Amino acid sequence: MPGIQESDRQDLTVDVVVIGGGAVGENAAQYAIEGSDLTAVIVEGHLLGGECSYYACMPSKALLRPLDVAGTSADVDGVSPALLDHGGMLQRRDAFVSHYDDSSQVDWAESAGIHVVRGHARLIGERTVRVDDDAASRTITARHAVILATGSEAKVPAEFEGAHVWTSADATGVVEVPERLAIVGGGVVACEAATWLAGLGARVTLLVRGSDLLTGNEPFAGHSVLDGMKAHGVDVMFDASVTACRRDNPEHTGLGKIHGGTVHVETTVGDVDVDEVLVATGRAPRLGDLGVDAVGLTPENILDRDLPDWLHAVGDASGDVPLTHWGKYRARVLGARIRAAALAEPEPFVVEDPPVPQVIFTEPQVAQVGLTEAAAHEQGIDVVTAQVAYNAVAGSALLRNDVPGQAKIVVDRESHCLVGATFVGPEAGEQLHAATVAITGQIPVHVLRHAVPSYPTVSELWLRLLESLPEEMRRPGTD
Ligand SMILES: Cc1cc2nc3c(=O)[nH]c(=O)nc-3n(C[C@H](O)[C@H](O)[C@H](O)COP(=O)(O)OP(=O)(O)OC[C@H]3O[C@@H](n4cnc5c(N)ncnc54)[C@H](O)[C@@H]3O)c2cc1C
Ligand SMILES: NC(=O)c1ccc[n+]([C@@H]2O[C@H](COP(=O)([O-])OP(=O)(O)OC[C@H]3O[C@@H](n4cnc5c(N)ncnc54)[C@H](O)[C@@H]3O)[C@@H](O)[C@H]2O)c1
Repeated sequence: MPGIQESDRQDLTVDVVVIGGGAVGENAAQYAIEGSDLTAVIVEGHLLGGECSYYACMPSKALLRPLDVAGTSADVDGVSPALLDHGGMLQRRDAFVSHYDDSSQVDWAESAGIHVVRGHARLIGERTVRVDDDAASRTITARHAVILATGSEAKVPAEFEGAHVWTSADATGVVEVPERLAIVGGGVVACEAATWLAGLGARVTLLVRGSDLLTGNEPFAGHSVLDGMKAHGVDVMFDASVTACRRDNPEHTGLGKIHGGTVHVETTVGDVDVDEVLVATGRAPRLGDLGVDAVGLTPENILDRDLPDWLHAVGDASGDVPLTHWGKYRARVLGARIRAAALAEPEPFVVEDPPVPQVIFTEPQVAQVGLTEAAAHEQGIDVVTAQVAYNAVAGSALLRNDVPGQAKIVVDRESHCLVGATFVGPEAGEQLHAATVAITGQIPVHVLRHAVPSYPTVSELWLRLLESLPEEMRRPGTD
């Protein structure tokens, strides 16, 4: 590695130390040193690439894509429905997680000039980290910055203690498909996992403590996804808070295997007996056993960004929106800032408050960026909205026989700029970036009317949406 000559176990001094080698830590290290003589170390306790590569985004999307293709083939005239191959789906997943081998990621890091150190890292003093692995300890000192990029972990409510229930890692790493599966939660993990596990043949019951799925999105998103789940035989129980959970012979059988005997789940609206329970009740920043007390801090200081100038947190660990692309964006910005400061260069350009996009890979897909109408109201922004059926244009009608879903834009009445957009429908994820660009670039809707979508593509939904706005929005607004 440029700038570092060492034997494997020596203490080190480098410019930047990143604790946690998920996608976010990798980006932070890369941007902190690129094109310079600065040096960086990533300390990783498990697999370089983190949750996203092995236990979250990649395996889940690898499992979901065959279902999407099969569903489309069954709903387009002129094509015989494709047959799902459950074993092939698991093999596809195994290929996408590189069989839980991170050597290609290590090769990438080394090629980017980042040194990878294996082991568990803890802060032991200002700018100083101790790394312990099975064999030894070493100390790494940072001249400029230490970055905490330790990710997050699944929250498991107390009712499930001792029952060895599944978390999302088991669901993405599924080896034994439970015949009867209960999923607790109505959020993103619950809805995506219900889709692929039902697709793999599990009889899925979703236990949702509220009365909607995917709250926080436009309400039509949850409604469409509920219809999709029902069509795939998923049983959804609303207002179902779990009050107790007992399991016959709980066992640690391994990732993705059934963890013991029958599970008896009691809820406020009835009880269910199942072969496995997946708890999908959110995630929490992984800030334990990180030595933050050694530098006079608490986990709350990290979440409040109340940190000394040499210490930074980014990605899921920081309490920011827990999405890979968002964490990576923040990491690029942070890395570039650290690099500029270390080289005494001007601060890099940043955009104030860019919008957060998210695609939920359910059937149909949910793609949302910026504010929903409700969130805009909560922030006191006066908005007008336009909403059209997803099948309102030739391009979407061509996708499938039956095209569910809606598209909606949320526009600031004063500036005439978009503040949010939601697309729910087949391949909706690919519609989102145009909205992200429009919001980030603050392009007023009267200008957007001159961005011409091609015929016959789903993008023509933009024409219908912009035509549905009030007449006065065809001219410049006030700023
Ligand atoms: C089932 C599921 C599906 C998801 N799908 C998507 C998706 O489609 N799109 C999307 O944008 N987001 C998705 N997410 C969210 C996404 O996985 C996270 O936002 C992302 O992984 C966060 O990246 P990170 O680098 O901050 O943390 P992580 O990926 O968790 O990486 C942190 C790394 O730090 C290491 N580490 C922790 N503590 C230490 C220590 N003390 N010493 C050394 N190493 C340490 C860990 O081993 C880990 O490798 C999904 C999440 C789940 C649960
Ligand atoms: N495609 C994607 O972008 C994608 C996919 C998966 C996960 N993620 C991210 O990972 C994070 C974690 O996902 P998640 O679905 O676990 O969290 P979430 O916050 O999206 O949903 C949690 C769900 O669990 C429910 N819940 C919380 N506590 C509960 C309790 N004690 N009992 C019963 N229900 C309870 C909530 O009401 C909610 O329905 C999310 O922020 C998500 O954005 C993203």
